[in-house]
Amino acid sequence: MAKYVMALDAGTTSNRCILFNEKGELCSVAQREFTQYFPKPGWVEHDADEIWASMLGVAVEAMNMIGATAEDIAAIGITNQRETTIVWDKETGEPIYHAIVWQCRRTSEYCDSLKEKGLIDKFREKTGLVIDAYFSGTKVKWLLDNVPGARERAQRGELLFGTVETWLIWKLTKGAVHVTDYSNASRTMLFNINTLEWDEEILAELDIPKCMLPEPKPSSCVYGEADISYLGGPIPIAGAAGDQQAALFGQTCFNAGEAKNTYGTGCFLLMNTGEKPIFSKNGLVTTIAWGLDGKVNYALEGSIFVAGAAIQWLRDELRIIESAADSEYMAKKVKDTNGCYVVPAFTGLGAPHWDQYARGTIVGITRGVNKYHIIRATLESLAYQVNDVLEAMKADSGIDLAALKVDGGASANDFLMQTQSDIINAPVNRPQCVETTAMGAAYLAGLAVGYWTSKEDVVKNWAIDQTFEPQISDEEREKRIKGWNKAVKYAYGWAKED
Ligand SMILES: Nc1ncnc2c1ncn2[C@@H]1O[C@H](COP(=O)(O)OP(=O)(O)O)[C@@H](O)[C@H]1O
Ligand SMILES: O=P(O)(O)OC[C@H](O)CO
Repeated sequence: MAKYVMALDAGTTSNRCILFNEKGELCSVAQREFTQYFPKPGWVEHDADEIWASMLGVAVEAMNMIGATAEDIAAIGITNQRETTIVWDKETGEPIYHAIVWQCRRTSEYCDSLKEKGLIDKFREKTGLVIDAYFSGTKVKWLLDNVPGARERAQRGELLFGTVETWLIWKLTKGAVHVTDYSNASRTMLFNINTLEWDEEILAELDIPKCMLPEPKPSSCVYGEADISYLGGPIPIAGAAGDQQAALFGQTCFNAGEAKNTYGTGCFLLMNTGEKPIFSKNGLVTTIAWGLDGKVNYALEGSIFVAGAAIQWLRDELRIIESAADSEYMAKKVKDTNGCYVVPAFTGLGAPHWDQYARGTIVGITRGVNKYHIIRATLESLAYQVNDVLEAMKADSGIDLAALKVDGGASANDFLMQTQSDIINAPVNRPQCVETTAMGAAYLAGLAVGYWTSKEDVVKNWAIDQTFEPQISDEEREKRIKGWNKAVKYAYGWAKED
């Protein structure tokens, strides 16, 4: 029997390959960061060829690290930064432009025009989403409108669109398979989450030819095989899911009412709502969690655009920390933020505010505020943003979470986890394996090929590392949240033309 399942985790800032064994243990990990392009304020791009090359590189590296061969690998599961949009030539495989990243704001004004046409409710009912530059649909339109000749080529059937999992599957199969999974399709703003089909009316509104779209499929099924020239054998590609949905699966939130929060580049709180979509009245989006065993599970999601990225900003732009992990002991050098709040709305504000024109701001600066206060306030901003989303989730679902399951790179930060528990006034549970995104992708792939036999088979692999309990008074919590609410207002609308 094969020893491992391979998870390919295509994140916003790095690609990772992890080989998991049957117990859900990490047997090999390889990771590479890739280039971030910021061609204009608010614009973010990646090089799709670099994403592919670095992913193939980490896959080979992870296998070599433990001497694994293709025969040792039962299946490949792919999970990815969602919404990021790639359009390429069907014959040559050449991308026609850089990948437009989920964080990119270039289509904000076009989104405004859709809202002004009175289409907000229509988009919500069909796609579960709010109209925002975050999602892929308007990015595809931008490419067709702005790359010379692109629309004509797309209409002639010469171009293909995909989010990152689609691109990687297409590359791995040498152009034989052009598919997406329901969870990723539900982030495009082109997919009808009720009928599980591309929505003709929306495609007509955005003037996007259907022939360039991938075939939507369940999240756990064999899509094709990796070409033998890449990993030495025809390994089945058997699972795919957006990274946040994969993390929900990896955290074994299989039942309605179960939720997790992932602290990566952004922060994403998802609650499984079962087999029926719940449409939000409080600024959350409705999304497909996964398609599995002939059924579809839905989730409510609060998407926060900047979380760990704010820590990277402290490191790379302000240069007041040397590594992300340093933020923890530096924040603890001071007892509070000295009245200072950082609102990291660098690419607008997502849930529950949805302000495309908000921008980052620091308020409450006095003569005594030093870099430690700024670092602390930046870490605390992650906890406040999550609290905003959790409040909306409570209002929409009527469920007050008994505890919050967490994961993602920044969940390693104990100061942040303690602050999170203090601010939401509930326990925060961190699992032993915080690579739940990759784990979810591995489970989805492993279930499709019988490496694991059922969801119950994997639940026993989940174990707690640490629980953080609230430690502040109600009075202090209320005072701090009040200050945050005031600070957020200053970030609103900043980039809007006067
Ligand atoms: N100890 C830490 N404290 C705070 N932030 C951290 C820590 N370790 C990593 N991060 C942040 O977490 C992010 C990386 O997490 P990861 O889950 O790998 O993200 P992604 O999948 O979005 O690339 C980075 O933005 C980094 O700044
Ligand atoms: O790269 P991550 O892990 O921050 O995830 C990005 C999200 O998928 C964007 O929707």
